[in-house]
Amino acid sequence: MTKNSNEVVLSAKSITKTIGNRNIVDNLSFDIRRGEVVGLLGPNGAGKTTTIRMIVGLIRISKGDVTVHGHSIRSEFTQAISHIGGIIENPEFYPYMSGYDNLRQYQRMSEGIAESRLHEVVQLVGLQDAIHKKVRSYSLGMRQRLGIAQALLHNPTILILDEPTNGLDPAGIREMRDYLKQIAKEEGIAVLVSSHLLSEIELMCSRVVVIQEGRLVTERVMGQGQNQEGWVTVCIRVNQADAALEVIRSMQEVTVLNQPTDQPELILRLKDDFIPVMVQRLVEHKILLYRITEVKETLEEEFLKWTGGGRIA
Ligand SMILES: Nc1ncnc2c1ncn2[C@@H]1O[C@H](COP(=O)(O)OP(=O)(O)OP(=O)(O)O)[C@@H](O)[C@H]1O
Repeated sequence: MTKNSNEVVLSAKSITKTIGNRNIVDNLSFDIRRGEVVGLLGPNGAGKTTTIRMIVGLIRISKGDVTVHGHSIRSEFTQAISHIGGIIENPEFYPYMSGYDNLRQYQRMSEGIAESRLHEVVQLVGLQDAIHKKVRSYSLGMRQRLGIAQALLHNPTILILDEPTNGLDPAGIREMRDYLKQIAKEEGIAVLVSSHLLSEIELMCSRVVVIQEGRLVTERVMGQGQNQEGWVTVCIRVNQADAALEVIRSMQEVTVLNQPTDQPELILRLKDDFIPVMVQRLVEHKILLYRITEVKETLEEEFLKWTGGGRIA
């Protein structure tokens, strides 16, 4: 298993959370691959925290499943969770102890973490200059880094952070963006970050999964990939959206950007020279392709549309 392979490490498969008679998260599916920073974006109350709490097993999934390296969070919890490092609520630290002693304390209470790993995680989050100072002197950004260092101690392949930019100033957000990208690239870790502000995470993430009212509204590849020459976003209309989705999800060259609802249309991101191959595979699976059109909207425009012309936040 190489650190930079395109391997899917976490897969949310049609997850639903029902409370009372309301689906707070509704049939939500997405994958996370090694080395990518994925944003889970949606307005307040969209269901981001509920989704993350289901992924890490803090609340029960009503329907569907989450697999982590192929292990079900529902039926193989211990194996699945061993690959995840998460900060869901603010981590608590002993303020009168140094950052290092806090990590050491955590390491001693956990099984199987070598002391050398402490130095590695401190480097990874860039906290080496302050690690021997007392935590009570830390800024919010530094505490956040220490929390991430702690979450990385057991060598997870997936890091999950719920609204990590909350309360950080622009410089703090920039710093976080830099070290999360570095962790993803150098360690091959997959990172999932939730936020209600596109502006705070658009430069941090290679892909953004947008939810509203618990449902997936779009999935977007961000940054350079978005405007790169030879890449296109297309909308295809087919006779059976579910069957087409299954065929397309098996092709690593294509990213599905939406979840079809009543319209059998899929929005896809791929290299234009891969279009004939994709069409061929759909035909082989007896899926009829009625129309293929290029989509030129920006993510911002799409958000405005999805949020009814209002702001996402
Ligand atoms: N235990 C619960 N009982 C009833 N309703 C709940 C419960 N937990 C969450 N909700 C509701 O589900 C919806 C989604 O909540 P959630 O906290 O997941 O959203 P969010 O996208 O994380 O929002 P925010 O950005 O405000 O944190 C909200 O309307 C919330 O009020």
